[in-house]
Amino acid sequence: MTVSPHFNFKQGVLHAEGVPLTLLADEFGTPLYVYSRQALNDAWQSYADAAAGRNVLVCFGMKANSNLAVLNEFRKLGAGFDIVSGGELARVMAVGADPAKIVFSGVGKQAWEMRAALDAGVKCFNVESEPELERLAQVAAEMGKVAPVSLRVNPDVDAQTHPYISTGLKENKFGIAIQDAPAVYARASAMPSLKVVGLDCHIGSQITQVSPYLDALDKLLVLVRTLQSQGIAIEHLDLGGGIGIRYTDETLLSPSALLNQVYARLHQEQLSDLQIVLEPGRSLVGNAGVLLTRVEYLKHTEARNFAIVDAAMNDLLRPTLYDAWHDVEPVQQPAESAQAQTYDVVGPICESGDWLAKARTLALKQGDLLAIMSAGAYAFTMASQYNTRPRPAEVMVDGTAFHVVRPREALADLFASERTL
Ligand SMILES: Cc1ncc(COP(=O)(O)O)c(C=O)c1O
Ligand SMILES: N[C@@H](CCCC[NH3+])C(=O)O
Repeated sequence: MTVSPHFNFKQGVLHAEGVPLTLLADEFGTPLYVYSRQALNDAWQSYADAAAGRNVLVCFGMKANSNLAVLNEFRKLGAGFDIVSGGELARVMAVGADPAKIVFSGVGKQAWEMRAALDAGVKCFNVESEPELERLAQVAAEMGKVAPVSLRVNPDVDAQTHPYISTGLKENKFGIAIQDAPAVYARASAMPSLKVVGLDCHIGSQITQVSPYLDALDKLLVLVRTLQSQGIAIEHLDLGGGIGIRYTDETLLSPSALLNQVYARLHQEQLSDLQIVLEPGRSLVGNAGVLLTRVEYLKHTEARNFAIVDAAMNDLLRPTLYDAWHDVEPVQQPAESAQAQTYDVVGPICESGDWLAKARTLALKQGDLLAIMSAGAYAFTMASQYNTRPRPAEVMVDGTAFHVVRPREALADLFASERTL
C-alpha cells in the first residue's frame, strides 16, 4: 500500500493504474511527473458527492496543478476555477472554462489582469484590500463594466497547519481584517462600477481538522448578519480551499464531513440558500501524481549516506521550502536479501537545501528508480529551471494507456529567447 490508492505494487513493481512506472521511465526518461486520470476523477467525485443536492460550486485552486490536461479533466467534470493571475486566466480560458465559474483571488492583482478578467466575464473578484477595491472600481468604470466583488476577509483563525501555508491569521498578508469588513462593504456597495456578490475567506492549506473552518464560518456568519442589517445582501459564501491530503499517516477531513458541518450551521442560521463556493487545490490533485527519479550515485560520507538522484529542488521545491515530507518508494521492490541503510535523498543542485527526503531507510543501488509520492500538487507548478535544468515531462496515465501532456523541456529552449549584447 502506498499513500495513493492509484499507485500500487503489482508483482513487485510500482504501477500508476495499469502502467508499470519502469515502462514510463524507460520511454520518457527521468525525472518525470506521472499523473493518474482516475485519481483526478475520484478526488472530484468526493466533492461532487458532498455537494449533491446543495448549491455548491467547486472551483479548482489551479495553482496546485495547472497542466492543461488536468484543467480540462476538471472542466469536463463541471468544475469552476480559482485563479490568481492573468496567466492562470489565460490557461483556463485555453481549455474552454466557463468564466461564470471563475473566481479571481490574490493580493496583488494588476490593472491588466483585472481588465482581462472583466473582459472574460468572471464570476467574481475576491478583493483583498481597499486600494485593490479602488483600482478595480476604476478599471471597471473605464471599461464601462460593473465588476462583481467579494471581499476576502481575514478571520484571524489558526488553521493548525505549517506557518508558511497558514493564511487566515491577522499577521498574514491576506484578506481584509474581519472587523473592518462592514465599512469596506459599505464603500464597495456605494461604488457604481462594483456589485457586491459574495464573501470570501481562505484560512490556509493542508488542513486536517474541521474546527478551523467552523471557527472561520462562525465569524463569517456574524458578518453576513451585519451586512444584512446594512442592507447588503450577498449571493455566495466562499470558504476557500485547504483540505489536506495524506503525505504519510494524516487522518483526513473529507469534503462531505466539511460540508455536512457547514450546512448544519447554515440551517441553524437560516442561511442555507446561500451558494457555497469552495476552492480546493491540493485535495483534488495531490495524490494523483508522483515524481519519478533515478539514483545517479550512492555516496557515503562520515556523517551521512546520500542517494544522489536526478530530480532536485527545482523539480519539487516543497521539501526545501517547507521541510515537507514526501514518501519515497523504490519502484522495484528490492530483493529480501538487500541491505537497507539510512539515506538522505538529494538532488544534483549546488545548494545544501537541495534535498527531497531525509533519513529514509532504503535498500538502494545505483540506477534504481524511486517514486516521490504525493507530487500532484504544488510540484510541477512550483518547478523552475535553476541550474539550467529543463523542467520534467508530465505524463497522464489512463488505465493501461498513457499520454505525454507536456514534453520535457529541450535544453536549447531554455535560453532560445535570450540575446547577447
Ligand atoms: C485563495 C486560495 N484559494 C485556494 C487555495 C487552494 O488551497 P489548497 O490547495 O490548500 O486546497 C489557495 C492556496 O492555499 C489559496 O491561496
Ligand atoms: N504551495 C504550498 C501551499 C500554498 C498554497 C497556496 N496558497 C504547498 O506546497 O504546500
